[in-house]
Amino acid sequence: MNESVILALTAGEPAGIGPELCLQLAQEDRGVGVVVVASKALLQARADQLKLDVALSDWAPGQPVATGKRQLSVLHVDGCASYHAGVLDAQNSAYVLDTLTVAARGCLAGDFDGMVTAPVHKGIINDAGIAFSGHTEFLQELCGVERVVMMLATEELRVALVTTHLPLKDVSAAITSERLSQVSRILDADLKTFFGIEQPRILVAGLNPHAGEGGHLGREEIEVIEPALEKLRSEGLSLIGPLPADTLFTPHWLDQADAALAMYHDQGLPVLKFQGFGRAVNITLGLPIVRTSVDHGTALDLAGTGKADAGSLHTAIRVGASMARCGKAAIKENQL
Ligand SMILES: NC(=O)c1ccc[n+]([C@@H]2O[C@H](COP(=O)([O-])OP(=O)(O)OC[C@H]3O[C@@H](n4cnc5c(N)ncnc54)[C@H](O)[C@@H]3O)[C@@H](O)[C@H]2O)c1
Ligand SMILES: N[C@H](C(=O)O)[C@H](O)COP(=O)(O)O
Repeated sequence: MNESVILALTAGEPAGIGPELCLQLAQEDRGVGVVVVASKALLQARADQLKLDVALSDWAPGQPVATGKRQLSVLHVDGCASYHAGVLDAQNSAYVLDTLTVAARGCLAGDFDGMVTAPVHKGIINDAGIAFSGHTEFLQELCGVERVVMMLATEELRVALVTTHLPLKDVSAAITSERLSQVSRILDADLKTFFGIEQPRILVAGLNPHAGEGGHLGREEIEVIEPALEKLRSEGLSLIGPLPADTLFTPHWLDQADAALAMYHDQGLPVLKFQGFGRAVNITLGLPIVRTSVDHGTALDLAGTGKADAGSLHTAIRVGASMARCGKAAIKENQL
């Protein structure tokens, strides 16, 4: 499993901490080939601001990747209009999305074994008139797949979501039998392929307080969730629930499970981030490519200070590389 991998690393929002986290990587030896997909001028400007000594070298598919200290391979993307740390500029939005497109297409073409993303700012991209919910939905569309799953993970806990970046008022209608089935199957399959779990045991949260309290506090559990889980169990999936979300995240349940499936973003992610913010990874399951990300946002308050913690980026690279190796191994196995 020591096959070498090359990961594309998008530097994210130019005003945020993404560019300097990429530069921080270059301060140490790396066991994984990382190509930063970004404006070279932006990286140089942030390196100058932080007085970081990094040699940025242009990279093209097929060339070796720099892995030594104070060296960074860069796949340059044009169009970054301004480089001010902490100051958002809507004119940079198209460039930010271009970096994602270049990295994802590079993965699809086989130039990269996976992509890792530094944070983007969803608000400024929308301010530029471009509808954008997040990397997850953007990559789903780019790769042309019907459903993907957002999962955040630490060493101790994995939390996947049935719905992602959706206003709370729209969540109930989005919890359909079809979506639950697609999400559960993707989660089950990718836990097997990328994490080596033979029979994943998945805790499923209810939507309502106390999982609906027998229908007295909401009927989604009785009408949608339970029947969908029953059908999935008959297919062989190991699903426990729907469980009251307030007590699902306790050792009693977690000790006997491989992942928790929450119905919506802020039902699951606050628990995960309380438990491991700064060392967790955000993974998009169900894509034809490997994609991992940091667990934090653009942290405009820290950008340009050099104080941003690179712990989550290290996790995202480590997990991305491991997933890429597992994906390659699975392909080989299926070809035999
Ligand atoms: N992967 C992504 O692209 C991603 C993830 C989360 C949020 N976001 C976006 O980021 C923007 C800002 O979001 P937010 O303010 O809610 O969250 P945030 O994570 O940017 O900031 C929350 C707090 O955590 C701190 N923080 C974040 N990263 C840190 C790091 N590496 N080291 C030390 N401290 C850190 C910040 O200083 C801030 O106090 C939003 O547009 C949001 O949508 C993007
Ligand atoms: N939901 C993510 C989080 O809270 O960390 C974050 O918004 C990033 O999502 P994308 O990977 O879809 O950009």
